[in-house]
Amino acid sequence: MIISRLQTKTMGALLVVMLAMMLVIGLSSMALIRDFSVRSATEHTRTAAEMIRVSLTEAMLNDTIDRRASMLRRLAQVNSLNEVRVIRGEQVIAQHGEGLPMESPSDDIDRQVLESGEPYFGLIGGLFGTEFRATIPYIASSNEDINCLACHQAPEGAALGAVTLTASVDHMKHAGIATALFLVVIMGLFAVLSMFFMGRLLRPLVKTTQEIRKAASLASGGDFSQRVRSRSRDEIGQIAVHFNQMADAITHKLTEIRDHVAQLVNTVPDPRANLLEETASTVSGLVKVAQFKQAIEEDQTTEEVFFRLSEVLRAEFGLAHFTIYQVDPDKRLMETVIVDGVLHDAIRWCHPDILEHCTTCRAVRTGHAIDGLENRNLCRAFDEEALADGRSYLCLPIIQSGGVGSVVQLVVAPQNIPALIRARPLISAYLREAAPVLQAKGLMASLRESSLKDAMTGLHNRRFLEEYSESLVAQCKRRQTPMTLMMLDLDYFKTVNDTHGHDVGDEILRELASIFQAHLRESDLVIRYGGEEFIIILLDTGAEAAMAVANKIRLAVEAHPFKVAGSDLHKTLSIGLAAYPDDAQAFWQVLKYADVALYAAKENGRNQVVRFTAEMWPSGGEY
Ligand SMILES: Nc1nc2c(ncn2[C@@H]2O[C@H](COP(=O)(O)OP(=O)(O)OP(=O)(O)O)[C@@H](O)[C@H]2O)c(=O)[nH]1
Repeated sequence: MIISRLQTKTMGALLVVMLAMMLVIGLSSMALIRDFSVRSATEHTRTAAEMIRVSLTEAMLNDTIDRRASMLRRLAQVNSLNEVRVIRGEQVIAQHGEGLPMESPSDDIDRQVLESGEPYFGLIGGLFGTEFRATIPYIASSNEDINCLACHQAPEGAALGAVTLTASVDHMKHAGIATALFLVVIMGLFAVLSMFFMGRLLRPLVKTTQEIRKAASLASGGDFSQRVRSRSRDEIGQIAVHFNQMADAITHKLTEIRDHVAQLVNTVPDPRANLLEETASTVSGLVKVAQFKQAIEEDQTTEEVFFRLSEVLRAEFGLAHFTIYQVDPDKRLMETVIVDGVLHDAIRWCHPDILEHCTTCRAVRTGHAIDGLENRNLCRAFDEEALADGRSYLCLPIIQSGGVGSVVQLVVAPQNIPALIRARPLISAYLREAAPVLQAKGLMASLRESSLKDAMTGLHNRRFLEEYSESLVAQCKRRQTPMTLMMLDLDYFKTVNDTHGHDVGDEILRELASIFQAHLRESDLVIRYGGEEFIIILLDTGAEAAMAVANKIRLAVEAHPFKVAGSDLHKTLSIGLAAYPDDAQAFWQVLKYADVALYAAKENGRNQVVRFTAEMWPSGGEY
C-alpha cells in the first residue's frame, strides 16, 4: 500500500534520526565524561605526587625516611589512591642502594618514565578501564625551594626516581554512564513525542490520500460514487474538495451522456450499472450501428442489406440461429431470405404455413416484437421440436411503409437468453436503422421493375429489351449457346377493336400474354414490344426447337376461345423467327430479321410461323 509506505517511510526516517541522535549524544556524553575523568585524575595524581615528593624530602631532611612505607600508605588513604609506589632512579640506587623491594621499577612504564623523564598518565585496561595510573618522575633540580643536588649526586635534570599512583575512576565512569543513559532516555522520550505529533500531523494527509487513492481506483473502473472527506482547511483539505468537485462534474456529465445514449437505443439505464463501462459500450455499439447504416445505404439491393444484417447478428452478437423473412403483404406471403446465415435457405425454425399465409406469423400479424424469451408458448408457429430442446425465440418485425416488411427471428438456447436480453436494445437499433433503408431499396426496386414492365399485361416492355439486349448476347457468347427471337402479331386485331371496342381488345391482349407464359419456360422472356406486337426470346434454344415452340403457341392461340359479349371469338397469330448467332451476330439485327419473317408470314396468308431466310433480306440492305 502506497500510503502506509509513505507513513512508514516518514516515521521510519524520524525514528532513524532519533536513534542516531540518541547514539551520538549517549556516546559523546560518555566520551566527554571519560575525558573529564582522565583530566581530573591526572590533576589529582599530580597533586598527590607532589605531596609525596614534599613528604619524602621532608622525611629525608628529618631523617625519618625509614618510615616512608607507612607514610606512603597514609598518604594513599588521604588522597583516595589505590596504590602508591616510589621507585628509585639509577643515581639514587648508585648513591643509596636498591632500597625496599617495592622501590625497584616493576614494569616497562616505570623504566620508560625513569629513562625519558616524561610522566605517564593512562587508564588501566584501555578505553573502558576503571583505574587510572600515573607514573610521574622526580627530576633533579637545584632551582627549587629545596635543592635536590644538595643531597643527591646526580646531574641537573636527571630522573632521581618516580612515583606510580593508581586511582579508581569507577565512580566517574558510573556517573558518565548514568548521564549518557539519562540523555538517551530524554532523547527517547523526545523521539516518542516527536513521532506521536508527526503521526498526528500526517494523519489527515494519509487519510485523505488513502481516500483519494481508493476513489481514483474505483473511478478508473467507472465507479465515481466515492467521495473524499475534507479534514482540514489547508492544501490537503483543498485537494479533497477539488477532487470531490471533479468527481461530481464527471458523474454529472457521464450520467447525462449515458441517459442520452440510452434514449438512442430505447433503454432505461440501470443506476447500479458501471457508469463508464455502460456508457462506453453503448456509445461503441451506436458507432457500429452508424457504420452499419452508412454501409447499407451504399448497398445495391435489399438482399445485400439483409446479408449485412445477418453478418452483424453473427459477428457482433454471436447469434448462430436466426431467420430473416421478407413479407409481401399484398400477396399475404412471406419468404426466407437468410436462415442461420445462409442465403435463401429452407425455413427452419417455424411452421412452413407462415410462408403461404403470412398472418400466421404473430410478428407480421401484430406488428409487435414477439418475446418468446419471456413466454416460450407465445407463438404457435415456432418449431415444436426446437421448443422441446429448450430453445427460445425473439421475433422482431421491421416496419416498412407502415406495415411489417420483414421479420428477424432470433433463436437461442437457454444459457444464451440473458445475453440476448442484454443485446436486444442494440439489435433493435440496427433494425430501426435498416428499416428506412430497406424501404427505400424496396421502393427503388419496385419502381425500377415497374419501369421495365408493361402495366396492362405485366410482361416486360421495350425498355427492358433495350436495357438487357446486350447482356443477353453476352450471356449467349459466354455459354456458347444459341438464342432465338420470335416476333408475334395477332391477325386482324384491328377488327376486334373496331367491332367490340378497345376494352375487349385490351382483354384479349391480356389473355394472349397468359397463353404465352403458359407455354414457355421460366427462363424464356416475353416482351410486349408495342401495340399488339410481342417478342419472345428463347434462351439456349436454336431455330429448329424454337419453330416447334412457336407452332405450339400459334396452335394454342388458334384454339383459344376468347370470351367476347357472351360468345367465343377465335383469333390467329403470325410469327416471324430469327436466330442468334446463325442469322446475325447483333441482337437488333436478329430482331429485325424476325420482323422481316413476320412480315413474310402475314404476306403468306397469316396464322403461320415463318423462319427468316437470307433471301428475305436483299444483300447490303440496312436493318
Ligand atoms: N385494344 C387495343 N388495341 C391496340 C393496342 N395497341 C394496338 N392496338 C390496335 O391494334 C391494331 C393493329 O392493327 P394493324 O397493325 O393495322 O393490323 P391488324 O389489324 O392486326 O392486321 P394484321 O396485323 O395485318 O393482321 C390497331 O387497330 C391498334 O389500334 C392496345 O393496347 N389495345
